[in-house]
This record gives sequence, structure tokens and C-alpha cells, in this order.
Amino acid sequence: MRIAVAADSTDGVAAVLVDELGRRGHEVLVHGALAAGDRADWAWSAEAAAREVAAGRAEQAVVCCWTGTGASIAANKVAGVRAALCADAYTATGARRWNDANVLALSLRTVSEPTLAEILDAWFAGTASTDETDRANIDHTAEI
Ligand SMILES: O=C(CO)[C@H](O)[C@H](O)COP(=O)(O)O
Repeated sequence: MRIAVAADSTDGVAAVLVDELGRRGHEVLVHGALAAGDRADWAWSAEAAAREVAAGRAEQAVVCCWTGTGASIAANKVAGVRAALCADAYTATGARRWNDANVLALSLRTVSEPTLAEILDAWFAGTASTDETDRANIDHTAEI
């Protein structure tokens, strides 16, 4: 799968994220500090990765900042993007299942390398629910 990845710094799991995705067989398009050096601005870098998804150049994205909040807020401003801030595997599974999330947002401050691996395992194993009520929630959210 082609994945856009953005981070505003190379701290924390940002340093291993691209390799971790590559090991799983994904093609990675890098943005922000991962492309430009040791820091970038979170709003611009998350937007760039989210726009790759919206434009169909990437199927999914992972956006990161120190808290994960700014990156998720910025990504969610892009039409067609459903970004979910996930701190654990259970949340990642739910985000894929119930929200059909297409952008994973991560905190570089709180996510450890073992937790990152668990989150990515859950995220990529996950599939969107076909339940009518779940789809209605997702469709309504797109129209808000
Ligand atoms: O978590 C973040 C935004 O939600 C940022 O990573 C945090 O604010 C640090 O940014 P900067 O390095 O530009 O001060």
C-alpha cells in the first residue's frame, strides 16, 4: 500500500516509522521533518500527507506531532480525510472498523516503539464495517 507519512520532528517514533512501514511492505511518501530535516511545522506537514490521500496519490497516511492533536486536527480539515488519533491498538482497530479512518494520527511524545508496532498491526489488519448504522454515522460525518 502507498502511505503518506508526515511528522513535525524526527523525535520519538518518527525516527523508526518509515522503516517500520517499509518492513511491512508499504511504499512511503514522506513529508515534513521526515523529508526536510529535523523539524517542520505540524499543520503544513499533516496537511501535505492528508492531501496525498484526498488526491488518491496515497491510500492512507500517518501524521505525527508531539501530541498528535494538531496533526489530527489539520488532517481532518482536508475533505475526504478521516483522521483518528490512536494511542493504542484497540483504538486503531476501532478507528478502522467504526470510523473507516484513512489517516492515523500519532503522538510522538507518548507512543513507544512496541506500542507503535501494535498500533500499526491493528491498523493494517483492520477493515471498515459494512454495518448499516456504522456506514450511516460515517456518511453523516462527511456531511457535517
Ligand atoms: O504537538 C504539536 C502540535 O499539536 C507540536 O508538535 C508541538 O506544538 C511542538 O511544535 P513546535 O516544535 O513547532 O513548537
